[in-house]
Order: sequence, then C-alpha cells, then structure tokens
Amino acid sequence: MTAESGASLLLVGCGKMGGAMLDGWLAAGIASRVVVVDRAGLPQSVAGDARVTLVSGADALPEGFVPDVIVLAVKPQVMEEALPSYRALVRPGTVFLSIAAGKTIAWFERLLGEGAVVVRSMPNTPAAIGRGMTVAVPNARVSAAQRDLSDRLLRAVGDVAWVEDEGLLDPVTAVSGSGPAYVFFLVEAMAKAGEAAGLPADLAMRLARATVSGAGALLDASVQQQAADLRKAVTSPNGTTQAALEVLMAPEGMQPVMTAAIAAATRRSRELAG
Ligand SMILES: NC(=O)C1=CN([C@@H]2O[C@H](COP(=O)(O)OP(=O)(O)OC[C@H]3O[C@@H](n4cnc5c(N)ncnc54)[C@H](O)[C@@H]3O)[C@@H](O)[C@H]2O)C=CC1
Ligand SMILES: O=C(O)[C@@H]1CCC=N1
Repeated sequence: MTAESGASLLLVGCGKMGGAMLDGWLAAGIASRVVVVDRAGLPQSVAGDARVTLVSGADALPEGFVPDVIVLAVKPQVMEEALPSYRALVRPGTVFLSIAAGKTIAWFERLLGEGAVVVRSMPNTPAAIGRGMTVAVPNARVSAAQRDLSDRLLRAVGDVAWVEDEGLLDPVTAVSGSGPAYVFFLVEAMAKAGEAAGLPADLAMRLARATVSGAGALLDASVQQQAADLRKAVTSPNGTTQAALEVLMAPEGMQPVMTAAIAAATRRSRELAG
C-alpha cells in the first residue's frame, strides 16, 4: 500500500459498527478496495461503490487478495467460529484489527498463531456520524506504519486514544464503548420522570431529547470548561437545579449506581475474553 493508492481492507462483519466504519473509510478516501464478508449484505449507503466487494464467506475471497488490514467486526460470541478461516491470511504485512468487546490480544494470537499482527480496539456508535471515541492497543508485532494506518482507519469515524496497558480496554469498553446506551437511557428516564411530574408523554420526550443533545453540544463547544463548571452554571443557589442535584448527588444517588453499572460492564468485558 502507498498513501496515494489507499489501503486494501477486509471487513469481517458489516453490521452497526462495521457498517459505520466502512462509511467513514470510504468518505475519507482511505481505502482503495474493501472486501466485505457478511451474509446479511451491505448497507444501503455503500451500494454501488466500486471500491466495495461483498462476499459470503472466507472461502469466497477474490483470488490473490492480500489485505493490509482485516477488520474483525463480528459479535464476540461469533468470533471463535469465524476467525480460524482467516488464519491463512496471517503475514507480517497484514494487521488484524478487532473491535470486539472482551476478546484479548492473547486470544487472537492463540487462534491465529503467534505470528499474527493484532490491534485490539473499542469504538462506539457515535462513529456513525463521525463522532466516535476509540481506544486501541497494539501487539508487539505492529509496525509504526501499521499503527499509523490503523489510527487513520479508526480516526475516520472520530477520536482515537492509544494505550499500552491492554487491561484498560475492559473499563474503556464499560465507559465509552457501552456509554452511549447510558446516555440514551438518561433520555428515557428524564422523559418518564417528566411524565410523572405531569407533562404529556410526547412533550416530555421532546424536552428530554433536546436537553441531552443540546447539553452534549454545549459540552463539546466548551473546550475550556469542565463538565462540573457547566453543571454549576445551571445551578442557582437554592434554586430548582440544586433541589434536583441534592437527590442525584446524595451518597445513595447517581454516583454509586453509575459506579456499579460500569463495574458490571467491566466484569462482563473480562468474561467475554473466553
Ligand atoms: N454496537 C456497539 O455499540 C459496539 C459494538 N462493538 C463490537 O462490534 C462488534 C459488532 O457489533 P455490532 O456491529 O453491534 O453487531 P451487529 O450484529 O450489528 O453486526 C455484526 C455483523 O456480523 C455479521 N456476521 C455474523 N456472523 C458472521 C461471520 N461468520 N462472518 C462475517 N460476518 C458475520 C452479521 O450478519 C452482522 O451484520 C462486536 O464484537 C461488538 O462487541 C464495539 C463497540 C461498540
Ligand atoms: O454491548 C456490547 O457488548 C457492545 C460492546 C460495547 C458496546 N456494545
């Protein structure tokens, strides 16, 4: 691969996350060719793109196809069955880039063989609008050029942080990988509480949705301010916000619940290692 020619990619699993990443690579012009393995087909967004070829399985890859990167985007529970078919593609010039929750670098090396070049990463669904957050960790065989290419692929759908300690990937998964679901649940919970306080259901949901997305956009635009500063700016002394925060920030309020939720997700990520 050269910077001019673009990368040759194999995408295994083109669902919510794989599909979002594929859109990002094509929009950024990083990929010259993407072969997609997924029996469920391609997303509408890439239909007719000459750079993309859909195949039904590893046994149907185009003759002589040698990808720079194989992106593994199937469910962790499917990975063990799917992965051995790609052993033949293990070589120093090909990176296996996993986005699967829990599956460790050692696990990939065990199934693919010791020579495998592996990056383990954890993105999140805001990748679908180019606002993802991904954390990645390389194994010892990843060259500087391969790390750079992996970074460009992940950065095509948002921000990227690299860590050396793979153990961090479990709490990363719990905070940013699963995190969008907590925020969407916050919308649901606020709407339900608004209804309980007397609002019509549709107005309660409209307010909750606009408030969470508006507050997120304000947080994003307020690079000089901490989240706590923005919270304090809403909170008038002895006003309505203070009354609510005294409930949410009580010792038995939201913090212990959030801490327990993130601990549960972290534990589950470790279990998925298999
Ligand atoms: N959904 C999320 O928020 C996030 C998911 N992930 C990880 O991304 C991976 C994919 O998750 P989603 O995209 O949510 O799942 P998904 O169910 O939307 O996509 C999985 C795709 O894999 C395909 N598939 C199943 N078996 C296959 C096989 N043997 N070969 C090729 N394709 C096959 C399915 O048809 C489906 O299109 C998982 O490992 C998950 O842990 C990571 C970060 C966030
Ligand atoms: O729920 C899951 O297991 C995946 C990983 C992070 C977000 N979704």
